[in-house]
Amino acid sequence: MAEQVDVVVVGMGPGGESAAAELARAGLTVVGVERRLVGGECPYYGCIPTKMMVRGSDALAEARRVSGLSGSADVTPDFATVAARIRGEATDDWNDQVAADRFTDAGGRLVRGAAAITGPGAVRVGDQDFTVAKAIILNTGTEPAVPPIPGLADTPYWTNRDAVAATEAPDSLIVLGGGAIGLEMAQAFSRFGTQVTVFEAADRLLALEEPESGDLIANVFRTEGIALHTGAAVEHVSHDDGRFAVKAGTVTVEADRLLVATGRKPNIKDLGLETVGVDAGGRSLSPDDHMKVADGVYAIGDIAGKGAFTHMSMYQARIAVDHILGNDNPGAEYHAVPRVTFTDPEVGAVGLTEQQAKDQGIQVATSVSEIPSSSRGWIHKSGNEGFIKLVADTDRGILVGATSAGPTGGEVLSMLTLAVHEHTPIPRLRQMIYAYPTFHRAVEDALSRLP
Ligand SMILES: Cc1cc2nc3c(=O)[nH]c(=O)nc-3n(C[C@H](O)[C@H](O)[C@H](O)COP(=O)(O)OP(=O)(O)OC[C@H]3O[C@@H](n4cnc5c(N)ncnc54)[C@H](O)[C@@H]3O)c2cc1C
Ligand SMILES: NC(=O)c1ccc[n+]([C@@H]2O[C@H](COP(=O)([O-])OP(=O)(O)OC[C@H]3O[C@@H](n4cnc5c(N)ncnc54)[C@H](O)[C@@H]3O)[C@@H](O)[C@H]2O)c1
Repeated sequence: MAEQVDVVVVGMGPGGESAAAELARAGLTVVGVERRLVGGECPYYGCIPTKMMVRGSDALAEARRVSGLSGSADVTPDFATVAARIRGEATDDWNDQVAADRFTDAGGRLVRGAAAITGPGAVRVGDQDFTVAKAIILNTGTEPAVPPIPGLADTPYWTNRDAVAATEAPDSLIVLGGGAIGLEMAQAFSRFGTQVTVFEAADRLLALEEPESGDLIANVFRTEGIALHTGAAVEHVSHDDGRFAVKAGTVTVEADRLLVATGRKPNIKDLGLETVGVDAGGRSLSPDDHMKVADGVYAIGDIAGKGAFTHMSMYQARIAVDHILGNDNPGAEYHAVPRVTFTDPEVGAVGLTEQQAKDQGIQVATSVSEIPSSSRGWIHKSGNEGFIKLVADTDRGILVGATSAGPTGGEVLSMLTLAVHEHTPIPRLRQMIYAYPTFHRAVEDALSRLP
């Protein structure tokens, strides 16, 4: 006998958890279904534990910069401190009881297991059936995508989920993939003493961002002793006597550990989407402006294909909730999507890259201001690498994209996100007062170089 409820949320990632709790607080009967951990990838395997690794490794790098700025410091890295924080503070040893209680305290009911839609307004979890009166929200996220490289599947490689559970930094590590996951982890482990080699298939790192961003990180990484192979087609992986060997062309590199960080695959195949007329054959789903993919079915987060970020998942959750509750909401806008890669220097970006703007037929002008030659960058000295790049639409006189790379690059990004989001006229941005000597004054310099 099917149980009647108002809402079923399938997958309790950051957006699903927040939508489910908000709808329950609004008085609806809400069932949240989770097959792993309430909260999803971000708190247990993604953003939070990896940023704890980054925070620890950045502290080491700053301490090493004391020489030349303020004396000398002896630095003894110990990954055990980070591992203990990840276990004790971030993940409760990968136990989600706190998050589960938070949801049930909000008035929701948690069901553990894998859910699938069985028809319009119908969801099954194991042998439990639900009839759903108002909405099914899908927030099922992604799994690590493992490329079909010969030999790889037979080896004990790491994904992000294994890497965040490491209790010590390995002596050596090969990273497949020079995107956000690969680069954040490569630098973090390297600063704890691991000899790191990165293989990236594209011809540059951070291939989705401005070429200047990839070049910047490549230069910093090489200076820090991280070996990089870009444009690398990895042909074979093996694991013998506790050592990995990765072969790409004439290069073979050996290491104790191998991290696969080559992208993600969305969890949309086994959701029964065909029973509500939704095609699950693509890379992601295509929700409308209010996150609907079918009558009474919403899709939010990574599976919505607009950026695999926690802030996107939360943003889309709010839109879906408003639509379900009948609240005013103009719907999703994606012209000012911010993202930050938490390497040191941080690479923040918003909106379009120069190439993306040109591909859209926009009349583009760009300008770049280097952080080391700004007053603050010069004062900062070691660790000051970075730049501001602005992408302007000269017909409309506004910024359509920007990159803020440097110390606190992700924080400096906030004013550029506002400018792109609000379509602020460039002359108006030039009239602003920029505090001296801040990193964000480089934005003023970059604006002055735009035609
Ligand atoms: C290493 C790493 C670092 C990251 N760092 C950042 C960062 O710094 N900043 C940032 O913004 N983003 C970061 N991300 C991305 C971020 O983690 C995701 O975008 C975020 O978790 C949002 O994903 P989501 O809401 O789509 O769902 P997810 O977090 O992926 O959660 C989906 C949930 O659905 C569950 N599920 C799947 N199928 C079913 C089913 N059939 N039934 C029941 N449950 C199901 C899964 O078990 C999972 O718990 C990082 C990701 C990784 C891997
Ligand atoms: N700071 C953040 O916001 C943050 C941090 C980590 C992850 N994330 C999210 O998680 C998602 C996944 O991250 P990711 O780094 O795994 O994916 P990604 O798509 O950003 O990067 C994967 C990289 O692997 C490369 N690659 C693919 N196959 C390869 C192969 N066989 N050999 C070598 N290189 C190969 C790709 O060219 C690409 O550059 C990102 O899209 C991002 O949205 C965000």
